[in-house]
Amino acid sequence: MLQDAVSRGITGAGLDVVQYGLASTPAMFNSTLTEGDAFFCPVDGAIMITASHLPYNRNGLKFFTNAGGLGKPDIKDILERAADIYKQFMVEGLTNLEKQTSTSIKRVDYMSVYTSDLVKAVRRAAGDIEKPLEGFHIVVDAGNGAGGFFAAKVLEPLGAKTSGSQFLEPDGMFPNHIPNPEDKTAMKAIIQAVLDNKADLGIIFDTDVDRSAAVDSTGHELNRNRLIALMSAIVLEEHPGTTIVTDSVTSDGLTTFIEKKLGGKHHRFKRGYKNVIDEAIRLNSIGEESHLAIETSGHGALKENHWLDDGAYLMVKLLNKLASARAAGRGGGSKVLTDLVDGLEEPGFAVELRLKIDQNHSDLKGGSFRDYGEAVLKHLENRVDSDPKLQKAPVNYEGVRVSGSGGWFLLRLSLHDPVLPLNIEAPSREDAVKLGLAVAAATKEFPALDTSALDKFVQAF
Ligand SMILES: O=P(O)(O)OC[C@H]1O[C@H](O)[C@H](O)[C@@H](O)[C@@H]1O
Repeated sequence: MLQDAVSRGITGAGLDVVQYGLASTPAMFNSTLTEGDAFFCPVDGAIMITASHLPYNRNGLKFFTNAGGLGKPDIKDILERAADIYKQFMVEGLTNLEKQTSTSIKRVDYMSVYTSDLVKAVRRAAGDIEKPLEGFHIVVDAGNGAGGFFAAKVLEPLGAKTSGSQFLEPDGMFPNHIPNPEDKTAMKAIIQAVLDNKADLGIIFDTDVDRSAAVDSTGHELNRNRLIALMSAIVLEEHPGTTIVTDSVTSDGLTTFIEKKLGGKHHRFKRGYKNVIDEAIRLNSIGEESHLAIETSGHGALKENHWLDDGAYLMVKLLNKLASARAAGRGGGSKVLTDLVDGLEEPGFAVELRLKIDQNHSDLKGGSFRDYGEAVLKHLENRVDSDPKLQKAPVNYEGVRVSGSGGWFLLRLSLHDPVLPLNIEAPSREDAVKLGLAVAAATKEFPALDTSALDKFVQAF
């Protein structure tokens, strides 16, 4: 229904529409870059209709041109124009639109074009071997999102066995688990599938395949900081010394790993995949070489892949590693990947608590939740400055990041919601509670902030 409505709107404006049917978000962006008259590429723009990992009633549109995804100012402009059009909308106008629609819509199986490019990339990396993954058993969990294609259209042509792959059929109600590589239930499901099938590797995607994570043959998760460490190791082998841009909630252990073990530079920036990608592009433009922008959420983009935010391409980089190790006679299995993250320090305890701002509370005094959140952060910062046991991070791009008790915390404003997410990592729960208490002391003076999750966390100790 949404696809038809969008198509009707575009053809009504006098433009041609090519419908791809079920597709992934990165494939949509890719179609603005692919060359091929037979499938009308490159297209001038692409629109993905998806709710991502959110419930089906929160569907939205993601817009792409060959310069990447549209940002906030462009989206605002589109919405304002749409509102104006809506004001002047008349039912008679629809009749003309219907006529144009039937003549200017074409259907193309673009996912076959996109997936054959992924297959070619792995073959090339393995030295032009037709089936470089022969003998590997890899299970895919698409969580009933759009990523099911990866088993039959990428892994199988490369020779891998994919039996035991699960939830490949799209179903927007997500009957099995939320397709989200940060979600504990989702990760549990793919770990179980790897162990049950004695597979070499597990791959999990989010709904629209712009995020991903993996699981090694022992059931060890390769997501969040570990996925960043793994991708950094691969990229730094190819580009020694390069800068890795990540989001703000990455661990201190990751910085040590990238800088001391891999010889790269870790640029911890802001949360939000568009923020990290744009920052990497900016660094390159001022002469600081960066080849990877990646978030703990599993969003990742490489310079070699047009800064395209593509979960499937991240997994292709892992497959390249497996295939080339096999071609070089260095055994099979996922050990080659696990070895790459060897030495990454993991925190003994990690937690994320999300503190909600009540937008209707009188303490906001008619102001915005953003202003209120900023006031909480300023107050916390002042308290930290006067506490000798806490040290503010010398370089920090969002919120308040503080070291203490052998760990760290970050309190920041959510990108979209009236929420202050609090991340704490420490050697033990006891140390994490000490950090939590410092935040609790500063936030108790803000009645519009719901600190119950934090109170529960510090009291339960
Ligand atoms: O700021 P938060 O509420 O934690 O949300 C942050 C997240 O928002 C979206 O899901 C973006 O796609 C992610 O790139 C980002 O990390």
